[in-house]
Parts: sequence; C-alpha cells; structure tokens
Amino acid sequence: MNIVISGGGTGGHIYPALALIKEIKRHEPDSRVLYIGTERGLEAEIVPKEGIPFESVYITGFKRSLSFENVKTIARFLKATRRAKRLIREFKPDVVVGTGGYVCGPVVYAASTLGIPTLIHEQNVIPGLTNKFLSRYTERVAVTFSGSASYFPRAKTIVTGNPRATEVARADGCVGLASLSVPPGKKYVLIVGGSRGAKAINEAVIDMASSLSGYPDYHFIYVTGEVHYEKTLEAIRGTGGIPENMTVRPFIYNMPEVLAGIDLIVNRAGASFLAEITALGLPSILIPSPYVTNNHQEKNARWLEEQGAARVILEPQLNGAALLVEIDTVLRDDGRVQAMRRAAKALGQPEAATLVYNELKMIARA
Ligand SMILES: CC(=O)N[C@H]1[C@@H](OP(=O)(O)OP(=O)(O)OC[C@H]2O[C@@H](n3ccc(=O)[nH]c3=O)[C@H](O)[C@@H]2O)O[C@H](CO)[C@@H](O)[C@@H]1O
Repeated sequence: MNIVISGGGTGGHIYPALALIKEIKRHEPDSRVLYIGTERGLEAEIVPKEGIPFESVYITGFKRSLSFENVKTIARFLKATRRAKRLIREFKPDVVVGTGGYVCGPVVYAASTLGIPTLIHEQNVIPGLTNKFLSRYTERVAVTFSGSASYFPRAKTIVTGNPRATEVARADGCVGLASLSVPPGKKYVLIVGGSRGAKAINEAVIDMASSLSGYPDYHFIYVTGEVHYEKTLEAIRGTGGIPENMTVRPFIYNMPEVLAGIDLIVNRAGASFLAEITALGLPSILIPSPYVTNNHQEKNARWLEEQGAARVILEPQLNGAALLVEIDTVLRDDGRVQAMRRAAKALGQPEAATLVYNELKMIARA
C-alpha cells in the first residue's frame, strides 16, 4: 500500500502518523510513504530524522474569531491545495491519511478532489477545526474516543484508539533507560510538558530542584522542551546546580522506550500522551494546559482522574513544593501505584494501529 500522510504542528499530531507508518511497514515492508507537513511545524525536524521522505506546503491556521487574516488563510489554502495535488499526482498513493493540525486540510482535501480514498484520525474528545471540515470529504473518520463520534458523520466514523498506543505497548523499557544512562534500581519519574515543553511546569521544576537531593530513591528524567532548554538549565544551575538524581533533556526522540521504563509521569494532558500512558498502564500526575481550545486538556485529564488512573493539579495550584508532595505521595505507596496502574491500563487501546491499518486496507485503491 502506498500512502501519503499529513499531520503536524505539534507532536500530538505527528507521532500517531509515524506509528501508523510503522504498522503499515510491519505488514507491508515494501510500501512507499510520503509525509507532507509544513516547514514551521515540529514535523520538519522529526519526520526526516525517521528516514521518511518529507515535502512541505505553506499554510496557516484559521482564527476562530472574525479576522482579515482568515482571508489570507483562504488564499494560502488554495495555493497549498494546488501544491498538494501536484505532489499527490506524482506520488500516486493508494490512500491519503490526515492526523490533524491545519496542514492536513489542503492535503486531504486535494486527495479527495482527485478521487483518492482518504481517512482522518482524531486524537481528542473534542475535534479540531480541520478534522471537522475534512470529515465531509473523507471515506473514513477514525476516532480515539467514542465520545467524539457524535461530531462526525455517523456512517463513516469508527472508534480505533490512537495508533501511538500500539507502538508504545511494544516498546522495551530497559532500552529506554539505558539510552539515558540513568543509574539502576531507582524509581523513575519522567517530567515533561507535552511536545513543546510548558513554562509553568518548568517553573515548578526549577522551584523544586534544590529539594530533590532529599529523595535519593527517585531519579527524575526531566524534558524541558527544545526552546526552553538553555534558559531552564541555567536557572536550575542557579539554584545550586543540577541535582545528582536528575537527567535533563530538551526533547526525547525514543519516547516509547523511555515511557516503557519509568514508574510515574508528570505531564500536560495532550491526547497522544494519554493514549501512551494508558496503553502502558502508567500512573500519572497531569497538569492540563489552560491555553487550549474548549479547555480540552482538563477534560482529558479529568477522564483519567475519575477512573483513578491519574492525579490532577491545575496551574493556579502548581508550584515546586506541591508537585514534589504529589510525586512522593504516589511513589511511596506501592498499593496506590498498583491501583493507578490497573486503572490506567483498563483505559488503554493497544490494538489501535492495527484497527486503523485494517480500515486503510478496506478503502485503499486496489
Ligand atoms: C498545546 C496544544 O495545543 N496541545 C495539543 C497537542 O499537544 P502535544 O503536541 O503536546 O501532544 P501530546 O501531549 O498529545 O503528545 C505529544 C507527543 O509527542 C511525543 N513526545 C513528546 C515529548 C518528547 O520529548 N518526545 C516525544 O516523543 C509524545 O510521546 C507524544 O506522542 O496535541 C494534542 C493531540 O492532538 C492535544 O491533545 C493537545 O491539547
């Protein structure tokens, strides 16, 4: 099966696409893939690193309010659609897939006008604007949560979960920990602020850094986000140096393996991360971003919390001391850890990539 795939802006839209590509290659090693993204999104860096052919179109997102910028965006959409059509005609895919973010608008739309079967994947309970628009034109809409099915045409919508769950469920945690050279025999806490890093989480970590030496049984793996790395590192050094039980990274490229090796994650509540956490049955402390459409991250986080899989801290209550108390409250109680593990695992959908692949087989041009 030859496939054009598009999704981008942030990791939450890119990694489900990459997981799906891995699943297709597992079944059909000779399949050809072309990824279409934007030069400004994280995909321009992540996708070529994976050895996947990458082309870009120029497009920006629509503003939800009335704005002259939207007129410019329509012009960009039309131009990007023409370029996407050219790329698709040259590549001759059997199927075209979009995994969200505004870049898949022109790509999936172009494919549908060329009569090529298309599928879109939605990671969140509340769908993004682009996917809502595209669902009128696609053959299939694959959703992660049954709760989002009502936003899409019923006849073409299927609940699959997020393909990234499958990739993570197959990962080897020992390889992940070894890649970070962390000391053996500790309880490992990963702290990360979604795919781009989060200022509020970084401030809390800087705030608690000087207290971490009091927790020698724990090892903290801390991901700052690429753009915040230098400044955050400098701020931690200013609090008395990088604690011995802390490993700091700007970004982790082998996240599935690292997730499979840790005991607890502190994170935003983006949908792809949550699919990964539940596929593994990983206890979590979630600090939802308040800066997202319809406050959807808090809804994501509360969903895990209600099942007993996660603890939630809202940004106004976040500081170093509060975060450290939460981490210790979970980790020092094995019974609590086991209960959170079971609750998280019960929500996982580790077969997601296979379900999406099966749908693609059904709609792809023979
Ligand atoms: C601010 C914003 O708009 N956030 C949205 C964005 O979040 P964001 O892009 O942060 O997405 P998620 O938290 O859902 O997923 C991040 C992805 O990046 C990967 N990763 C992250 C850090 C790292 O160092 N290495 C790495 O590989 C994770 O494993 C995961 O696959 O998309 C999500 C999915 O549509 C939405 O639910 C979020 O609300």
